[in-house]
Amino acid sequence: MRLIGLTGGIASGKSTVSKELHIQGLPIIDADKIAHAALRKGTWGWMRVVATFGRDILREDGEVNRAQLGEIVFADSAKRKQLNSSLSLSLSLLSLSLSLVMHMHTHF
Ligand SMILES: CC(C)(COP(=O)(O)OP(=O)(O)OC[C@H]1O[C@@H](n2cnc3c(N)ncnc32)[C@H](O)[C@@H]1O)[C@@H](O)C(=O)NCCC(=O)NCCS
Ligand SMILES: Nc1ncnc2c1ncn2[C@@H]1O[C@H](COP(=O)(O)OP(=O)(O)OP(=O)(O)O)[C@@H](O)[C@H]1O
Repeated sequence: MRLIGLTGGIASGKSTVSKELHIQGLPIIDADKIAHAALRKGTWGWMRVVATFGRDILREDGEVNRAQLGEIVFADSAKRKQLNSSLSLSLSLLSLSLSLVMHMHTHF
């Protein structure tokens, strides 16, 4: 199996390219979607992020207000690093699990 990383800044075309690759038949692991799952209320990532940024970043239903968190971290690289380190283990484990599942079920 070959794993290809698709990276780029905000609005650089990652989703557009990955949609095209998907149409060509390649399985896609979307790190943004994994990051959203890793932030869901009650997960380990959620607990780490709340411990770091406080409960002010939560909506009334307890989910992280991603727009608000994005405003904080995209305006301050130190805070972005804090967010990255809070979520990196969750993201790595989720991505690795998905890659293994894909490896078992596809011929790529
Ligand atoms: C900051 C968060 C809450 C903003 O969520 P929101 O739904 O508003 O935006 P979305 O996830 O679509 O991201 C917008 C754009 O920013 C990029 N981006 C997101 N997080 C990061 C980051 N830590 N560093 C650089 N770029 C990032 C995304 O790839 C995308 O291009 C969310 O992106 C997040 O939890 N990020 C941390 C996890 C992470 O590092 N994700 C990057 C992919 S591994
Ligand atoms: N090669 C291109 N030329 C012109 N416009 C493009 C090109 N690729 C993508 N776009 C447009 O740029 C915008 C952002 O693209 P896209 O959503 O794919 O980026 P992204 O990196 O996934 O964004 P995000 O940071 O929100 O995750 C979209 O409106 C898309 O149609």
